[in-house]
Amino acid sequence: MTTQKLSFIGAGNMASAIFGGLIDSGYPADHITATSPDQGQLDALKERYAINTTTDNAQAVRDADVVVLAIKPQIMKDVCAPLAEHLSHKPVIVSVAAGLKVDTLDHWLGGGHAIIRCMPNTPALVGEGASGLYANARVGAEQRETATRLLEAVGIVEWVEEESLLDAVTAVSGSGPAYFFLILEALEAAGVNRGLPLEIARRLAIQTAFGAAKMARDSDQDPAQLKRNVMSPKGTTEQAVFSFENAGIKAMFDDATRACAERASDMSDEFGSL
Ligand SMILES: NC(=O)C1=CN([C@@H]2O[C@H](COP(=O)(O)OP(=O)(O)OC[C@H]3O[C@@H](n4cnc5c(N)ncnc54)[C@H](OP(=O)(O)O)[C@@H]3O)[C@@H](O)[C@H]2O)C=CC1
Ligand SMILES: O=C(O)[C@@H]1CCC=N1
Repeated sequence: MTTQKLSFIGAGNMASAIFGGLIDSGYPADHITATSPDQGQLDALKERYAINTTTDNAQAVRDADVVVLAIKPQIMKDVCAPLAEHLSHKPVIVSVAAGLKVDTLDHWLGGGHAIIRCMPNTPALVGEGASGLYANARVGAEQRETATRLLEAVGIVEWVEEESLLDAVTAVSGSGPAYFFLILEALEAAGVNRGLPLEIARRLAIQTAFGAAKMARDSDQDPAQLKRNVMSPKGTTEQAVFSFENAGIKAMFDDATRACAERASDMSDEFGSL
């Protein structure tokens, strides 16, 4: 495992999911720095993870090997511009921001940087993340390997060779945890409507999702076949599955992921002006 110095600019949901997962996987906390304007938030993170913290972004990047930009896309430009003069040692830049393109980030940071765009997801916090990565031409094989190893410490990594595909990654896995939480929310409510106490419905729904995901990940059979294996002819499951299919569930996922990917692309225009 690499022990490079990592600095996270922004210490919110996504940053803490990644550094929390890294620390759980054995990464030395004293090699991790996180920044935020909120001293109270930093104190809590220092207490919980024993990482280095500062409200000074410039200080955090000055001797970092890898700088992870984990702030909202709408403030990225304002946060990047003052960092440019502190990046002459050319750390690898990893941006987790939805929508913002590598060329835009490079321009804001003064130019000439090795930049990796990463679309992670919050299950990184429990070591079960899924990240899509794209690198600009300045990123060398060793730097790719570093990014792969860092993100593999908190889940799976898939590289894409076209930047536009990161919008599709966002639509499937970046935003994806919210779809599955929505399904859990709906299934537990349906369980309550069928007469189960909430806590029992919740535990059954969560364990069923977990078991199904584990089966799908570990099985040689594709999800369609695993679904058919549960659907006994003239049994109970087909009633539910036919009901979902008649309601257009596949078209709903198609529409939802299109809207999500389009929003990622629009964000590049909305927040990515040079
Ligand atoms: N949440 C998710 O599931 C995913 C998010 N992402 C991307 O991750 C990025 C961060 O999102 P998320 O973690 O959800 O957002 P959060 O709001 O949770 O985190 C952003 C953090 O940045 C801090 N911040 C604000 N201004 C500055 C500054 N000038 N310097 C340093 N830190 C600052 C915020 O502090 P304060 O709250 O005090 O303003 C906040 O803690 C976004 O670009 C998003 O697109 C990518 C994949 C998944
Ligand atoms: O909703 C968002 O914009 C971010 C990016 C992917 C997940 N959360």
